Amino acid sequence: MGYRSIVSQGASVTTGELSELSAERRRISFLYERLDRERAAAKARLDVALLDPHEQRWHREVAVRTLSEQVSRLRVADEGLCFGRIDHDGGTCAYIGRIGLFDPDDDYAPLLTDWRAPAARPFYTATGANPEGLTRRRHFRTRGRALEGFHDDELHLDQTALVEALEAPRTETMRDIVATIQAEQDEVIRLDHRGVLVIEGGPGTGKTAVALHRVAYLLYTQRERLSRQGVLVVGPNPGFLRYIGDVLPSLGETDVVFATPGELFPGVRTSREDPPEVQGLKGGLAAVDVLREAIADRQELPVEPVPVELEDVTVLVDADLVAVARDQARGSGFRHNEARGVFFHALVDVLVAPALALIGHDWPELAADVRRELLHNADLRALVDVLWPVLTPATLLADLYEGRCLALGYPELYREDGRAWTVSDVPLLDEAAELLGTTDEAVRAAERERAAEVEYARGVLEVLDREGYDDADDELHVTDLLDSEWLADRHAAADHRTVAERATADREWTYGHVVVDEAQELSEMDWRVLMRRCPNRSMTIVGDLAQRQAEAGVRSWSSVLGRYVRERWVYRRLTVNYRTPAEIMSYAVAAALTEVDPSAVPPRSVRRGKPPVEVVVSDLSVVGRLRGERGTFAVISPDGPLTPRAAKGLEFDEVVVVEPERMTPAERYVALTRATRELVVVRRSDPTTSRLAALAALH
Ligand SMILES: Nc1ncnc2c1ncn2[C@@H]1O[C@H](COP(=O)(O)OP(=O)(O)OP(=O)(O)O)[C@@H](O)[C@H]1O
Repeated sequence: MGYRSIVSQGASVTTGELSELSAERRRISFLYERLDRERAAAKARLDVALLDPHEQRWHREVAVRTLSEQVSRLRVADEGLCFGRIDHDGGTCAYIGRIGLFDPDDDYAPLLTDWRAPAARPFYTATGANPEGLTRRRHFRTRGRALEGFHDDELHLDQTALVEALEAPRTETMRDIVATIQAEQDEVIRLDHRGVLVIEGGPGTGKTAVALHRVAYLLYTQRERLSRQGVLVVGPNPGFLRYIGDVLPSLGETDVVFATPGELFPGVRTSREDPPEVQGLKGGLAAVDVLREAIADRQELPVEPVPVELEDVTVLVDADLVAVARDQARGSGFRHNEARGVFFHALVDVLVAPALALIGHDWPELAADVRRELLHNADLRALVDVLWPVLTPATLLADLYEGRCLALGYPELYREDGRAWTVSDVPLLDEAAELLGTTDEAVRAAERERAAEVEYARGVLEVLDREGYDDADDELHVTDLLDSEWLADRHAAADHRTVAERATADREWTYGHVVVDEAQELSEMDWRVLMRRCPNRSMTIVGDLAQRQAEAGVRSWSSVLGRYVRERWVYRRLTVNYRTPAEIMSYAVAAALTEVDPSAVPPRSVRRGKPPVEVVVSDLSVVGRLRGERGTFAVISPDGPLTPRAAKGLEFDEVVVVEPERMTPAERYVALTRATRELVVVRRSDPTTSRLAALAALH
């Protein structure tokens, strides 16, 4: 036996072992006492900061934010605070936990080592062959705050703790795996790579878990930068985001934005899908050209000359004159909304000569008067609104879908309600925002806000300057250290909203790190949005090409990523399936994976279980009466309520898959690999064959 296990109810536990268990219990209670003490202190500081009437507003907000984060970080460690211990060959030992705790009375010596700290790494990676300076690794089994037992694996990479974790029934939400991260997962979680990392692996290999733990790890090692810029986690659907939403807070992290691809454009939140062929059209890069065409089509020429009345004459604005102004505006290099001013002035310029010709004089002062008159002419302004309108992404797209698409030769895009946004519209709205540029109105509003912030920050500087700083020449002056622009940014960062809230509301927000789960489903247009949100290309991309269901999704990582980072991306593969028992996995391989990709190598299942059961029924309504027996339960069927698409990334203890033959091979592969314990496959009996069978039985 490679390990020694001590449980409190164990029949053959020696007194020595029992005293070891009580010693560990004392240690763990002591750690909880420390946790409570730290939390009470942070809470008291928070109360003071909240109530302090003398503190400057911005300063108070910063303090409140920091302390609230501290309190919630300490709250999440309430369960399973400490889950392991490692003993070093020098005779010292370290306790490993969800967060780090330090002893202020002993020069801040570590009492509990955060699982992400370098010192904790051997807990996950040491083996008998490469003990990394360890003599022992101990795993604690706790319930709430109570230590129930422990076992030592003496570095034989024993799987007891893992198997216990995997055998436990699933709940509605995903749990963290910090106590049982496996070596191949640990390598990916801590990988020191600043750019794009692609993690691929079959169903249940822990891709999602690993990606989220990597976020927690990066937030730990690059806290300053990432908590300022935030982290974006993109998941396939709202159900999936609910499922994983608790994992990061339980790792002690905040400032993370969770979003589906249908939520990446501020103000739009949709999960409606287009038919596959429309998804294909909207998802491909050619959609950028369609948008360009749609914008160019809004830069119109008048069909008939339009009269514009001046004081003395009426000029006719005809297509030739407008074409000259339009060429100038298009050639200016500005985007549509920004080039509107160029168009207007160019149009005024081209109208001056015909107006003077009508008047019959071309004196320079008269030309200046005519130009001024044209600039202020309401008819001309109204005409410009038609010929070169201010466009928002929504107005551009709605107009395109509601009819213009027919004239442009894209009838597939037509729909009655142009604003009934679908998931595939979101990257188009974002692209349109890029192509249209900011409207003058929006720029003016942003400038006003900015001016107000700078003004406020200036006030703060004056107060600081008056209050605590000496004006002596050799002293650093507060305004040498801070400037009002910087403070304005700082103030903006300390407004009442969290980073997550501000990032969600701001289309141009750029994140410090972006995680994309089920990344194989994203279209070329989706990738453009994500790359805009992450100009530093610090990304963790998680997916499995064999599970791709979306027509416009990824067919090869290099073809998608090469465009943005050329060859500079790193690929890691996870090979062990922690969800699906071997029997279910081999069924799914035979029934689906071989059809998706005959050369694919399926992951190796850690556990064994029951083989799937196949049932043939003549009436599918029986399925509605099925209930689970233990843990979570789901019925996955092509018609829902849980479709293979919505089941992506989820798992359940017991799963019924209905009519897999009506699913595409990839949908079937996803559906058949969701179960952790039991899988029932329900097929509808073919009426002809069942009649034949009945006839055969009669004879
Ligand atoms: N080291 C581990 N310890 C305990 N549980 C683990 C470990 N690794 C993965 N798991 C569990 O295995 C299950 C599958 O993990 P996860 O959902 O991350 O897999 P996945 O690769 O994203 O799957 P899919 O491709 O099917 O969406 C989860 O219940 C997860 O908690």
